[in-house]
Amino acid sequence: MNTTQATQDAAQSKLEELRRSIDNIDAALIYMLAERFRHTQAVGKLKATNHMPPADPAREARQVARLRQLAQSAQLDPDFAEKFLAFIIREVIRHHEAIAASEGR
Ligand SMILES: O=C(O)C(=O)C[C@]1(C(=O)O)C=C[C@@H](O)C=C1
Repeated sequence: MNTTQATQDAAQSKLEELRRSIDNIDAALIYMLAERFRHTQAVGKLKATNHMPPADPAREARQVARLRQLAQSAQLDPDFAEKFLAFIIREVIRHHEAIAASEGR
């Protein structure tokens, strides 16, 4: 085997090792998101039953501030963290609205 081939093989096995870790992290993210949505579904039912609005902008502002700080200390782009949270919350609010509509609110 020539040096170029050996270098390529080493790079390929490093890539596969890194991808195994990425796959594990992606799986953890899916489980964490599923768990989060289970709790937000309960919040949605609670809100619908008690005539509370689906969205709570003040709570969201606190979450954004907290997550931006966490992102910064974790060396993750705070803008990305904020966009990611907004994406999730948009979906949660959609679920809350669907629950409220199904309860005729
Ligand atoms: O905490 C709430 O009141 C929720 O409904 C949950 C949640 C969230 O997903 O974190 C979603 C919508 C609200 O605007 C704020 C937060």
